Amino acid sequence: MSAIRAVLTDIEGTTTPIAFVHRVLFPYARQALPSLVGRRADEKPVADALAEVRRLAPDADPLTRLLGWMDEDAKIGPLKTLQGLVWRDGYEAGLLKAEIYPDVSPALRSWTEAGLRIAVYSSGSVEAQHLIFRNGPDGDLTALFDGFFDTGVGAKRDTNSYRTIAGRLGLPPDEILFLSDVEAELDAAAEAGLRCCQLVRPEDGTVASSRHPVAPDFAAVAARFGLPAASSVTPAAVPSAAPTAA
Ligand SMILES: CSCCC(=O)C(=O)COP(=O)(O)O
Ligand SMILES: [Mg+2]
Repeated sequence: MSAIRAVLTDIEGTTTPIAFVHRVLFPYARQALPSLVGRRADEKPVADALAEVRRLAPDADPLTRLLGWMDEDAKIGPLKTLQGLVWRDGYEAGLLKAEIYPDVSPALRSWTEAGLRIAVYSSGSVEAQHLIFRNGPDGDLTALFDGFFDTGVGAKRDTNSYRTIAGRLGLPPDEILFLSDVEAELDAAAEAGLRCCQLVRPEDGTVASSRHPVAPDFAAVAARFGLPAASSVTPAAVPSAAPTAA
């Protein structure tokens, strides 16, 4: 079996609690979207997204349709683009702080130090992905990542999306380990030839798959797939000043 050379990770339910997305990010977007659509409809990214909403739902009021998709947790491109824009304002204003499980950054650091490549594949827009990993409890982690993929490459339950990502990373699919909490996404990735592991985080109430290896956190992923274990001394814990002579 080929060695794993890259880890491709989902966000919600994998690196980040589902509750943070549903109880913090989505409500924030719900209250901020009307103002964004009202005040910034002429800005190109907003105008393009609204045009796409009108194309997808020609008979609906765009804002009403967007709020409806949000209630359904629909993974629709223009909704994800607009959510990313309002979240950026929220992070910049200090109103949002991202949540990332504490086992994630130590594992990512060890893996990149060992030469593994790390990439993200989430239904959240690339902008929203950057924001999460830039504004989490362990500081800016974006430099650890080699690629950020959203549904611009295709839907997460579509096998071709994973073939496209493997091509973009320039790696054979079986050298990429995909991490997600959603069994249907893992099925699609496995069909494309990626190695797969389901994150079954107790806090998220994920139901374990019978078709894929499962792990409760990134340390267990490392143990299960022979990846480097996280160092017990994280950069944040290293003293910044040299000890003074007695
Ligand atoms: C990464 S942005 C916030 C989460 C989000 O909008 C979303 O749709 C999460 O989807 P995922 O594919 O990461 O489960
Ligand atoms: Mg997920």
